[in-house]
Amino acid sequence: MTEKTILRALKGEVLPTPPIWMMRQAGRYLPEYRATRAQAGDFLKLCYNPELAAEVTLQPIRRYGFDAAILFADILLLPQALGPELWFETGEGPRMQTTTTMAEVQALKPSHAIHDTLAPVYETVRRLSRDLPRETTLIGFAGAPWTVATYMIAGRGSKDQGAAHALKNTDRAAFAALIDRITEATVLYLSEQVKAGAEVVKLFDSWAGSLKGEDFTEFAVKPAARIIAELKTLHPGLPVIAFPREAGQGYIGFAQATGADCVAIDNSVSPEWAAAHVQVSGCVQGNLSPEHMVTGGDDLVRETRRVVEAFRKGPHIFNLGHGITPDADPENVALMIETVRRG
Ligand SMILES: Cc1c2[nH]c(c1CCC(=O)O)Cc1[nH]c(c(CCC(=O)O)c1C)Cc1[nH]c(c(CCC(=O)O)c1C)Cc1[nH]c(c(C)c1CCC(=O)O)C2
Repeated sequence: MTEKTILRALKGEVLPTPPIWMMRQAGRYLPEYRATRAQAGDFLKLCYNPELAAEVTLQPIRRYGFDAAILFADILLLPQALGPELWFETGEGPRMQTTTTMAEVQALKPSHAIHDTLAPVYETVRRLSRDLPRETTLIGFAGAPWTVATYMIAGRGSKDQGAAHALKNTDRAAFAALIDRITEATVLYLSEQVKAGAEVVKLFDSWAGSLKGEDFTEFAVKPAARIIAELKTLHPGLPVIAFPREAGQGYIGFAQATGADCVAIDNSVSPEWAAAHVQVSGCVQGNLSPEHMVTGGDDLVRETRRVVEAFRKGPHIFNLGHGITPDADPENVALMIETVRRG
């Protein structure tokens, strides 16, 4: 069998048609997802139910034939496994018991204890590696330490990550200890996903854009570099995708600085800019605006072609610049895929 297209792109191969998958491809825009989520009871029960989590992971593969499946789980399961309570407020988003002092950081469970809570996630990965079509790549993931820390510190999502910035500036030792703990646990978590069958892992640093200057180096680049180095020691040749969302100029050289094989690009930068400044040094993933999955039509076709064209000369994995939203039309996803594959 020839190697899977996503693995070829991650090795730097330029393919005539870019492989394609979509962030949040298993999600509320799909009626079959909503049905399985209702069957599970709620979102967290779905994440911890290997049979149903594998089912929702497979749904977009059956419907669209994406080149990759991403494990269905959430970046907040890892901090939950370290002890803090996690729940989701309907219509609002995640809530988490806060961790804001050195004493609270030290009271977190030891990193190796995460496997007790996360065992069902590994079981989902095992099922997927058995049940996915042979041409489909299985992607595991975790949140990057900074992004995970923003939720642990604030106890919820926020627009400016103010609470995490405040702790970073007022109690550097506690903040750095928290980042270290998450970093260490993330290596164990991702390594276990790889042992269960994940072929690629992706680090989601959704709030990397709010780290500036030395903070970006210290808390976006360095933790990612450590996670990637340790993972590659444990699993030689493991491909890693890093997503320092809205990093802007920080995208330049990010792959080299962290050891990532591919940098995922959000849609706040143009594909032409990303091709000239980021793809010059390796594989990129992205970066169609998720809005087109809502609005569709000629704009979707034109902008999809534009992304494909901009990245045509280098290694590229087609994706959105961020997750597809619940109000997206499933027909628009089909149109995007057809446009990527047929031109
Ligand atoms: C910040 C973050 C979270 N989770 C994630 C991030 C980083 C990526 C990003 O920036 O989007 C990552 C994530 N969340 C989910 C996945 C699964 C894989 C995928 O389909 O991409 C992944 C990779 C499922 C999910 N995670 C969540 C859903 C929706 C849950 C539902 O069914 O109601 C899904 C499918 C819930 C979630 N989880 C999180 C939030 C803020 C929310 C609420 C927002 C919302 O409701 O859309 C935390």
